[in-house]
Amino acid sequence: MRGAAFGCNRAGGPGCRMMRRTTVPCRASGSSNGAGRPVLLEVKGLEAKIAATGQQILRGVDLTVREGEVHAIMGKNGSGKSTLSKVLVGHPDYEVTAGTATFKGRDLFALEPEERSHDGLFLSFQSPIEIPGVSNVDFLRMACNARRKSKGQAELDPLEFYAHVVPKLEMLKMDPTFLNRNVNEGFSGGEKKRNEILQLAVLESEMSILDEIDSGLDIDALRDVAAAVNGLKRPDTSVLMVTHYKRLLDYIRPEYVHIMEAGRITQTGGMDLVDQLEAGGYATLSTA
Ligand SMILES: Nc1ncnc2c1ncn2[C@@H]1O[C@H](COP(=O)(O)OP(=O)(O)OP(=O)(O)O)[C@@H](O)[C@H]1O
Repeated sequence: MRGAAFGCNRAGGPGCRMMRRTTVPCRASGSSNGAGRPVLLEVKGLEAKIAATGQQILRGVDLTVREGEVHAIMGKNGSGKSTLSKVLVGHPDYEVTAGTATFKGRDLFALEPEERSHDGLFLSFQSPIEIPGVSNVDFLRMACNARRKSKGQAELDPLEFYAHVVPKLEMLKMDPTFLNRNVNEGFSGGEKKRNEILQLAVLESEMSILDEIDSGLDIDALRDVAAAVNGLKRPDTSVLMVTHYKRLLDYIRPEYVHIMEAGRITQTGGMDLVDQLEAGGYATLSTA
């Protein structure tokens, strides 16, 4: 899905459109914090603009995510949360103009979008796209095998893949018939969100960026999706959630809550920030 959304296939085939790269050199990373947990994603002074118009959206984002951590990003509409998510995975609509981002110690902006995916960076889109003519099971197997191949693992044949995916479908309480339908075609909004998490489960990505996975989900679906995300957590995986609502964070508890304002993270705290927001809105937090 990630590559497909950028007009690429996962293997980076012909016609693949890449995001322009920053000229800012890579900064070494992979350091540990006091607790000894390695840094998975480190963003420093990230600035980015819309490639087509030159409009500056990100204005110096700093963010450090260590292995095993759950982070949430909240912020008013239009503050740049989705742009940050998309810039990190290499969306071609944006141009990085300053700053650095490292993932597992590698310069993220030196990697093509599909390489970032193979490395274990996953973005669940706010509005997942439909891919007519491509069955979900073929798409998932192709994506899974592309990642396995890049890790030097044996590819899964159709039967092996079926055994790999069925427990994940069950975890998400998805009907197996979803495998034979075309990717997201005719799926309801909630079904598309479940399908995004199914992709995450299949890919076994270490860093998942979940952009408003709660939008469009009914109460039961939200619980199922959150339980699946919690079920996928491992000591070496991290989650970065973009959300507007506390209800998701009550299920997937973040250690850190960041507030984004005008293209920067202006405050970081814990669930206390969310409570403050719920009580008084962004006016109680604004630093502008
Ligand atoms: N491809 C694009 N073309 C034109 N404008 C864009 C594009 N991407 C982002 N923008 C603009 O950049 C700003 C930030 O958008 P972004 O989607 O990152 O905000 P957000 O914080 O995720 O908002 P929301 O909470 O509403 O989802 C908005 O004003 C948006 O219109």
